[in-house]
Amino acid sequence: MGSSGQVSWKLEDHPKLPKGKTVAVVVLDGWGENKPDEYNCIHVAQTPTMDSLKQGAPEKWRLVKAHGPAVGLPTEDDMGNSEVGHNALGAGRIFAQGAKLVDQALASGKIYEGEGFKYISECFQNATLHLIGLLSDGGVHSRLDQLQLLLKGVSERGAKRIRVHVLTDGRDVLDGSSVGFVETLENDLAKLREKGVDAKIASGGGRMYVTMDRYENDWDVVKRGWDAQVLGEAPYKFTNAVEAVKKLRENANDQYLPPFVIVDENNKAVGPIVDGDAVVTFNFRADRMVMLAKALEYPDFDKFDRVRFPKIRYAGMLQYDGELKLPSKYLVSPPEIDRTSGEYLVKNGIRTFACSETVKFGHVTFFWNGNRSGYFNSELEEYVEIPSDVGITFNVKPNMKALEIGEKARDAILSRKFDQVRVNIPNGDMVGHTGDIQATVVACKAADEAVKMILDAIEQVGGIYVVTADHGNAEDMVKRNKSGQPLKHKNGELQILTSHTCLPVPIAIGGPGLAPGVRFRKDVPTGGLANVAATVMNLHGFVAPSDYETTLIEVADN
Ligand SMILES: O=C(O)[C@H](O)COP(=O)(O)O
Ligand SMILES: [Mn+2]
Ligand SMILES: [Mn+2]
Repeated sequence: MGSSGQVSWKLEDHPKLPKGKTVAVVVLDGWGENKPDEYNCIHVAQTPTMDSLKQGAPEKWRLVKAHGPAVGLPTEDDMGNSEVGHNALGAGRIFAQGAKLVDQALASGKIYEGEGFKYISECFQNATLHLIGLLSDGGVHSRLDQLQLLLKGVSERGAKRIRVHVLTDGRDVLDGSSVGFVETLENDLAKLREKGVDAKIASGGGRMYVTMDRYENDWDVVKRGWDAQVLGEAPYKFTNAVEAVKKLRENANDQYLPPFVIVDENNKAVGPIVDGDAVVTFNFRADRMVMLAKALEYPDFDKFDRVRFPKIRYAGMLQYDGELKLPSKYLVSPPEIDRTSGEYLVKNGIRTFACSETVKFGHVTFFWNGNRSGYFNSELEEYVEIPSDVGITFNVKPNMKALEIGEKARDAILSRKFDQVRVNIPNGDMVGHTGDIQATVVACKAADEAVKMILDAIEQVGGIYVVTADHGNAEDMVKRNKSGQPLKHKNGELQILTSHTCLPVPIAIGGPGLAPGVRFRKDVPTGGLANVAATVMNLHGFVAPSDYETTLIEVADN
């Protein structure tokens, strides 16, 4: 950046690598590297393409870090996720991510000094503060300890009536753990009540069935949440949230609990959202809160009938979409991810195609481009979204749209209209989250076949491929003890791991267009996802900006 703050977008030519090669960038979602055993679905599945890439180690295949501080998360115990993974892949630098920014703002108290907090706190005296979000310690979308600090903070600053609308997890944490999280929250709220704050859980539901849809895949999910949270209406009514979760778990897992409302002794909902109230959505991660944010904020909204659109003061934990400025009020400023590789490359003439199916479409567009929606230059870019199946859990159709994504990418490559063809193949992750081991094996095979289609097309046009992943998931389906042995529940059943992992992910390069002598450097042993952007820029014939994390490749003199 120049001293005037002006960005110089021109990338330097790479001294050794040519321009003009088609580069396929393939992100396998939820595809980490793990020891082979029966719970490693990638190992169990037939994955001849990915296996063959591994043969290229160490010059053309290696592992990179995809969790913890390497992707801007607070600690080494934080597993990676799609948001931070794709942010790092696209931005080429490590930004402190939402989880960390909220931690810092809570620790310093700055969260209570900003405009967003002032805005909502004006309701504290006479109205209710509603907190809506994912209730777990997963650290992917939200964290229980942050909610606890926020509850303490708002009550100390005058909130007199608080209603919490919980979304149960079981996806970033073990299924069944929601009972414990709700118990913990109930204890905290009871303590607040002792101090004279009228604090209660008002509604709930499983995150995948209630509220937390993403990329507008299924508005019914958000509507079910709206009915419970705002209107105070749901098919199930309970007087106690712990009881609600226990009872509803008899027929559904945590991710898919049906919506419920908490009612008083007169069967009246204890916490609908009404005119004058304040609402905070306490997830820091954007993708699964944007739809609700739209419903809460937009006066003209036609995705479902809101029945009632209360005049509220609404703030997000973060601003979820910088481009849409949504929500307009927020408690913590999001990471400012600027000068992404996508923007640089487009500004240097790289014609870019990006594709996935709906459930991951924003990953290779919005997250990749630093949480920015839309094109940098619509004449040079084309983003294609393949509609995902709606209303099913993906273990039912584990092939998902891998084939269709592979076909679209193949056609884009063969058309020679694009310099970069970028895809996300969701199967390992989306099916891995269901905890269905057999289905996840099928999913991994489908993902591998899609990779093959893309590599075959690259072969035909003399291009280059980069195949990597955003974080682990399908390579480990059980919770393990410290020595790696699978853990069992008291009843003897395996503890199934539906979440991501902290394992590294592979990256492979190759293709007929790869210049002779290109190989992975040996001097970047701690390389992570943020090193991929500079690598891809090199393969397009450019040197990355100097503040980018270093490239993973070098060109050996032959
Ligand atoms: O939102 C989800 O589905 C999970 O919490 C995280 O998965 P993702 O980071 O792969 O999207
Ligand atoms: Mn992912
Ligand atoms: Mn995932």
